Amino acid sequence: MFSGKSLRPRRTLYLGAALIGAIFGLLWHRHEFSISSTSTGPFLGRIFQLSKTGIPNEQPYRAQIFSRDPMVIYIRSFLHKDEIDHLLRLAEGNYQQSKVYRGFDEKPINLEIRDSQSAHIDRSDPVVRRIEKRAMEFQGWRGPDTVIEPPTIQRYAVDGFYSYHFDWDPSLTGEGGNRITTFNVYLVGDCTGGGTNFPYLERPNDARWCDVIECTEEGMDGYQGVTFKAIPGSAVFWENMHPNGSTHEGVYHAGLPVKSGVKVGLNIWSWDKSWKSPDVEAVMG
Ligand SMILES: O=C(O)CCC(=O)C(=O)O
Ligand SMILES: [Fe+2]
Repeated sequence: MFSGKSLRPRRTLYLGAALIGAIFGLLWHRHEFSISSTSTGPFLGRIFQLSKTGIPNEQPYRAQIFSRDPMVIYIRSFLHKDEIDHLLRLAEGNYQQSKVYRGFDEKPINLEIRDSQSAHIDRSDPVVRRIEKRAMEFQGWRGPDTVIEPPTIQRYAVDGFYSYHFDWDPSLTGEGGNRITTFNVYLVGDCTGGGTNFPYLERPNDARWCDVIECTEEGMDGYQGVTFKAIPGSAVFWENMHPNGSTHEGVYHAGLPVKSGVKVGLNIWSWDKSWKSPDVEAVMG
């Protein structure tokens, strides 16, 4: 079956296929980045459609498990620099004083809890859609009941902060679902202070993390646990629930006060409409 004779024609075939692949790849690459809006025919036109923002469609991010319980994954280069610029442009003019979530209907401004500006961004924008898709794929889609919430951008000026909280809603136990995952993405980190602190996370026993988390006493500034630095393009992803669906207290976190400069972040939250607290499920049988 594997005689030399029958291999030779296949080798020619492979070589031919590789050559065609290489030429096609080159064309694709060139057009991804440089195609203009001139008429390109249906096929190249489609390639142009996919990349008309000029930003590459795929972003080569690098994900690493930071903690297994709770599940926290650090993602370097989750966003391309051009995507960040684009998001910031979309948000410009839409910022309003951030409100504090207190159940579905009540969202007061409370400067004791949170002082930042929030902006909703247009979800029909192709870059926003691509980022939402990236987030969905990253977490493994999770079926039709899991949806991405409208993404919001938060901007913190000097003294801006968001005090300790959970992203999941403790008042929900059954109907309506809950927020099951968070991507806390940094867009601008031209600041001192302003890290994201998780008091109950354990600092890894490995200095290679020190480029993205505070490792010195001065950097920790008296806070406990782990503080992620605001590094533009990076994301901290975490699961808000234990694998059995119960809410996880280990993901308590805060946006620490900005001491100088500006910090801007993007929240990508996922809501599972069919989530139910396992305690409630146990009681109801
Ligand atoms: O700004 C941060 O570092 C945290 C933001 C946050 O926790 C939130 O918006 O829910
Ligand atoms: Fe949060």
